[in-house]
Amino acid sequence: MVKPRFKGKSSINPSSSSSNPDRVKAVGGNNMRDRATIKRLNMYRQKQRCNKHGKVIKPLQYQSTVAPGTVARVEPNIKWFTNTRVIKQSSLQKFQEEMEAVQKDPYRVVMKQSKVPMSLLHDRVRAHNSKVHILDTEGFETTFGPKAQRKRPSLTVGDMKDLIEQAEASVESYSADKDKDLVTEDTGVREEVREEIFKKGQSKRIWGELYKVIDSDVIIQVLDARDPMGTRSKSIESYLKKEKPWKHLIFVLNKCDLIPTWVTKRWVAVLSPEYPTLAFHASLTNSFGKGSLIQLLRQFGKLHTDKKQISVGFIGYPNVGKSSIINTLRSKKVCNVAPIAGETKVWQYITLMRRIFLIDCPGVVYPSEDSESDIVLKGVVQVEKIKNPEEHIGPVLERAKPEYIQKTYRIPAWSSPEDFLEKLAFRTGKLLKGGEPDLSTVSKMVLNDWQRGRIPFFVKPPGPEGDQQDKDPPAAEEPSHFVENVQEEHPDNPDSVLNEQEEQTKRQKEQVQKILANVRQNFGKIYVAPEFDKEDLVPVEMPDLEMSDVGDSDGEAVEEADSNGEKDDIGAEPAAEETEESKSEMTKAHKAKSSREMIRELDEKIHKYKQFLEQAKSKRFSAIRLAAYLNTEKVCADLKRKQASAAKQAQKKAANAKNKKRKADEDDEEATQMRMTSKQRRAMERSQRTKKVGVRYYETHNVKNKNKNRKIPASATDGPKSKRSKR
Ligand SMILES: Nc1nc2c(ncn2[C@@H]2O[C@H](COP(=O)(O)OP(=O)(O)OP(=O)(O)O)[C@@H](O)[C@H]2O)c(=O)[nH]1
Repeated sequence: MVKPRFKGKSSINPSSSSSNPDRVKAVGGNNMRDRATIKRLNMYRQKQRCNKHGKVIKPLQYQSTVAPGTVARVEPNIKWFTNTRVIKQSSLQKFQEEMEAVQKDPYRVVMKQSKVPMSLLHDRVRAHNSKVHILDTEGFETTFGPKAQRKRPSLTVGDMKDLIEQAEASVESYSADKDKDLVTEDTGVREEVREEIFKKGQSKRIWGELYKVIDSDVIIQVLDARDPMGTRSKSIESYLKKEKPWKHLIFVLNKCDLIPTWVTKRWVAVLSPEYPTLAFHASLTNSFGKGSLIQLLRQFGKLHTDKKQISVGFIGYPNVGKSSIINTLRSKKVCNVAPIAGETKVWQYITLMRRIFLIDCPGVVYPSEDSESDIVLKGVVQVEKIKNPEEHIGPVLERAKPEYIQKTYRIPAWSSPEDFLEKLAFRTGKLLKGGEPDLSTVSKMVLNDWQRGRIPFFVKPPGPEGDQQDKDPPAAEEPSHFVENVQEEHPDNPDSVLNEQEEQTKRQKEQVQKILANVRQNFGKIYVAPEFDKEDLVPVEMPDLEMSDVGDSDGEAVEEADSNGEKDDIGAEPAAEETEESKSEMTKAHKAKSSREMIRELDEKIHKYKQFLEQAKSKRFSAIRLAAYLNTEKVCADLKRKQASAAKQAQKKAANAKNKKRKADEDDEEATQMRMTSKQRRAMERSQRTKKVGVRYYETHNVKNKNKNRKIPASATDGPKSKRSKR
């Protein structure tokens, strides 16, 4: 077959030129220009062809469609924007900052500048370039014209006389020490930069944690009872007062077991007018204040009925015992506790009850004028991290009484802190190679003892010692700050009509006041561990020491404002909570009991008090506790008197009612037996038979260790079983 002859030009360009998009793959392989690139390059290369008269005979590509002079517009198409790049504001800023830094650095060079969007660098509006928009803010007319509205300067004084007086007053109150702007001559001596460890609790991270906790509904500031004022954060208090006045702030005076009871009582009295204050001893086995605190939180929970649950934040200096308090409230170890500062690293959420959550916070320290020794002795710094622990022994010896140091370390006398350390090193055998005393180790030992409360110490509260002023329990006093706050709101016109919101806050404050008035703590129940000198011990009267209180392990009474409150499930219910309601129920029940039972109960109580007294005498108790026990002796005498009168009454009553009762009983029995079926009668007879087991056995037999082995439950005396057995 004859092959047909090719007549026209082939559309396929057979050349192997690099500008031919149809060329066959050659030496370059995959590394050759693609079709799009070649077309683009050809487009750049093309030239307009004109004849000798200058008339275009072959227009450029894309030029031929529209006649010259025709008004055209560019097709609105997204493809025009495909080659643009979008950059985020934050990335732009980062680029500008970093590139600027590199450009300013004479030792660094920006490579391949053409590949970097350098134009973005000069994108910012510079201050000297920017226009000042004065007229945009305020027009010429209002500023300078005849209609100028000039603002009056706000002066704090009315006339010149006032101004002079004010100036004189400020001159008098001026102190050069507090003037931060005072320009002084450079003496060439500067204070050494503080070590990082002394800035513990001040970092941004810790403050961030604090602000998470501060959002809680109730905030508890934990103070160290040994130095409550030193471990207070006034800045946080003022912040809360100013910014979040609706939040409830409470003080908890922890570690009350390390100071004499009168000091606890006095500090509670001193702090209560400012914020509600509770004394506390955090311990899983021997706590104090737990009942009151839980009850207080419950009451606060009832104030916020609109919320599903309330959160309670614990704030305070490091090592004051925030985590320990939470553990005490939950009666188990839910937070890590350690005798070193900074154990709590981040905030933690703990459920106390269904409606109450606790939030633990790392210790926070507000930058203050405290010296390094102050910081160490407040327990903010971990002793192990202190470089020169010897430097802080002087302040320890100054603050603690010499007698306590002598007693703790059995060193009779010393001439200087170094002398003390040397003697202690020799006594404890802390020696270096050549028999030199190891002062650093000994100093750390002393500082550790100080931080852990092994050296008795406390800051004396202001005011008279002991009970001379505050006869009433201070926590029960009216918390005056609430009253103050309410008055502050309407200083000029107290009778003015409050709007609804104000009334609501006022009502809430009154409720809080009511709740706080009901909290009473029996400070006599604090187990004070250190042995204090007689000088530091002042007998404290316990006006609330009632019979019912003494038996409680916690020693507190809290009257519930809202007695209908539900009981929440909790890790541990408060040990000693007594409400008015329960008290009245108790008295009713007492009346209902027979006089014989009353006598037995009184006997038991006398026995308990005697045991208590013996314990107190045998143990190393402080004068305060003995004072409490002396009270107990009084109570014993009272009880004996009551017992005698009850016995007399019982005899009289028994004689009178004997005949009547027997008759009535017989009648009753006959009547009931008549009504009962034979089956019921047999069951009753069976139940009346004496059994020599359990309760009855110990009652009727003179058994040794009778009281030790058995305790009659309160319900057993008046429960249905015992009634049956007595008949
Ligand atoms: N004697 C005594 N020691 C207490 C009491 N409460 C706490 N401590 C001790 O104080 C130390 C610090 O307690 P933490 O509960 O870890 O203190 P914290 O405030 O949580 O400390 P940070 O984690 O640093 O914030 C521990 O050794 C506790 O045993 C108390 O009431 N009495």
